[in-house]
Amino acid sequence: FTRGHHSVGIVGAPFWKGQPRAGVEEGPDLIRAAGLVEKLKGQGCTVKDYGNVSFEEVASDEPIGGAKRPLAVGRANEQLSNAVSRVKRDGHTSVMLGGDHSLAIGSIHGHASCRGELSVVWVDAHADINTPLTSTTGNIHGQPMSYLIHELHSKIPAIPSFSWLKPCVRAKDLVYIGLRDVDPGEHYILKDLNIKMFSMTELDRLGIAKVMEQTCDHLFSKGKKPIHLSYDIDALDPSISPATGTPVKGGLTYREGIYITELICQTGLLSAVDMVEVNPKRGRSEAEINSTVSSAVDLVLGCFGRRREGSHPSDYIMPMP
Ligand SMILES: CC(C)[C@H](N)C(=O)N[C@H]1CN[C@H](C(=O)O)[C@@H]1CCC[B-](O)(O)O
Ligand SMILES: [Mn+2]
Ligand SMILES: [Mn+2]
Ligand SMILES: [Mn+2]
Repeated sequence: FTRGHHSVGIVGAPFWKGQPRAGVEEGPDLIRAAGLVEKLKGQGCTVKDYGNVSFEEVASDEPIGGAKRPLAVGRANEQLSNAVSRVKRDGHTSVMLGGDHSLAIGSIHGHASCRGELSVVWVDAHADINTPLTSTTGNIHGQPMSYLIHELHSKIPAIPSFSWLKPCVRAKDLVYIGLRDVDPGEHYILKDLNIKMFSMTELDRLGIAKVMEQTCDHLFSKGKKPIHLSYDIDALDPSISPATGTPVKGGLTYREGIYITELICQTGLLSAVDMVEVNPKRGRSEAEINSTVSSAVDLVLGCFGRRREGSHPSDYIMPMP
């Protein structure tokens, strides 16, 4: 296990029913087509691609307690949880390619079922912590964290298709980076549970280096746990990643987005990554789609040791005349 060697297990989750905009299910194969596997191998990673989870069709799927398509979303995440826990049991860092952000339910649950207590770093324009009852849209991609947090368990109505799910994250082990479009109910929850958050205001005030320093201080203050990085591509500014379902201006620069992944990689604690919400149908041109997809690829590469300063093989020998 040489220093900085990474063993990566990829799981594609072509799923869109956590939100209403078709196209996000194309994310996994678009990210693969942009060369993710080859590029990871090119920077020295061992990579196993577990393929795409095949989500069965669901007939009637009426909303339950403010959650839309509960059957499809519940079943998809149960399948994804099993897939991610298998990748973890095989000893890899899991990379879940979405698909919409409701998939974090299965990804984090599956990760926790194998590794126990986790630190969660949620990079997103949004907090995605509405309960089914605080949500104004019913879209479960705006709710995943509320299903996963112990302290909110009593606020989640019983939904049969989620009966497999037990909360597995403590509020103190969650940090948000990039927030700039948070609903009132979510803001109440963040304050009530004293959840650590770096909104774009803190980004502007502190700068990304201090934000990452304070993120690590917060997460490691009570002992180091495996890190689950859940990255919504809409955390980046829409000028960089426009092809996504819920773009919000005033986002992270490409450099800030990459810096986050470089620092998380340097902790040596990264254990799972989600890269979600790439939606080609929301891009108005090939250029917009390519910019979004290539940013997603570069962010994942940053998680696994890519350095902007460059690198060279340890056994590199200068050619001689
Ligand atoms: C709902 C629209 C009008 C608003 N601009 C918007 O996007 N709002 C966000 C914030 N709360 C909403 C919800 O709960 O449905 C939306 C979730 C986004 C989920 B994510 O995975 O993309 O982070
Ligand atoms: Mn978002
Ligand atoms: Mn999200
Ligand atoms: Mn989104």
